[in-house]
Amino acid sequence: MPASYAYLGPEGTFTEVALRTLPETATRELVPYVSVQSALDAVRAGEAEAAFVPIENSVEGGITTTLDELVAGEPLMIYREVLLSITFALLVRPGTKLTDIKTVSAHPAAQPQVRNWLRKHLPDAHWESAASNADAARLVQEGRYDAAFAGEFAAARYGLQALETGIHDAENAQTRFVLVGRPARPAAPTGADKTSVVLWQRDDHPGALRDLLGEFASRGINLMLLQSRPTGAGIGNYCFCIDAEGHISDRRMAETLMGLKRICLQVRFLGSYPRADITSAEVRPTLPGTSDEEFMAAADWVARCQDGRF
Ligand SMILES: O=C(O)C(=O)Cc1ccccc1
Repeated sequence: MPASYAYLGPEGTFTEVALRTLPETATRELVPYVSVQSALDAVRAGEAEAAFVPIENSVEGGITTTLDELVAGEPLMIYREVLLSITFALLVRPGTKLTDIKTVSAHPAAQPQVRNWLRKHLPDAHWESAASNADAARLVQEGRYDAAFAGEFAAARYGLQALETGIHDAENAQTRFVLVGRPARPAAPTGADKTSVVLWQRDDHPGALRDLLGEFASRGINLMLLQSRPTGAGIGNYCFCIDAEGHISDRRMAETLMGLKRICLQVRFLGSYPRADITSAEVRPTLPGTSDEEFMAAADWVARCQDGRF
């Protein structure tokens, strides 16, 4: 298998910075791709071992391009996640003043994170979306746009100057990135794990979403992300991307997935992987009666009842 990781490029993205925090990147070639789609396609085509892409930010929620890629097409699985605190720098060609700026560019996910700053400092600037924040910096270098919102670290790479740094509308804004590969056995549980799934309802009825969520709730499983995405089959047709606390090897998670498999039209397992936000020491106690031991004791009791050995 090729020892390369594809990532949302070009060089100088937040994605690259987040990726380099993973120790295994020391022994991998890191290859920039122009889009999330092309990075994931490289994995599907076997050109790259895994791809590293943004999936969620604390200001706007899910990054829909990434979610939609994981929802559809050949199945992929998430193996790792990384959280990165984000503040932006306004990068310009040397000599540009704030009053010279007519066009600003960045990745669409950056816009909600800098909107108030823009309203205050550059209310008349025209927004141009770029494939990534580093790509916006590259386009400023080429003279296509006047300024880019990107990481301050991208300035040197693209011969730009940071006119302003530390730009962030929301305090503590974080972006979550995931390492995605072809389906294989999930990493062993660490005690602080997360499981991602996509659910398609079997039919439309009152309480259909409550029924899906009830499978998690009744087994004491907390949810961390719930994002609906259109299936493309018409208005009102959605699937649900869900992140839940726990690992598929936990009995309560396995039982939840079995329950969902029985009642959903389709369930896509997107992986169980270590959480980046906490360690096992910080995991909260779950609902009484939902430990592995209690599930096993209950299954054992039913088996004995079936045998008349209770
Ligand atoms: O990695 C980048 O630089 C991106 O373009 C994706 C992104 C967009 C907004 C915040 C963090 C990452």
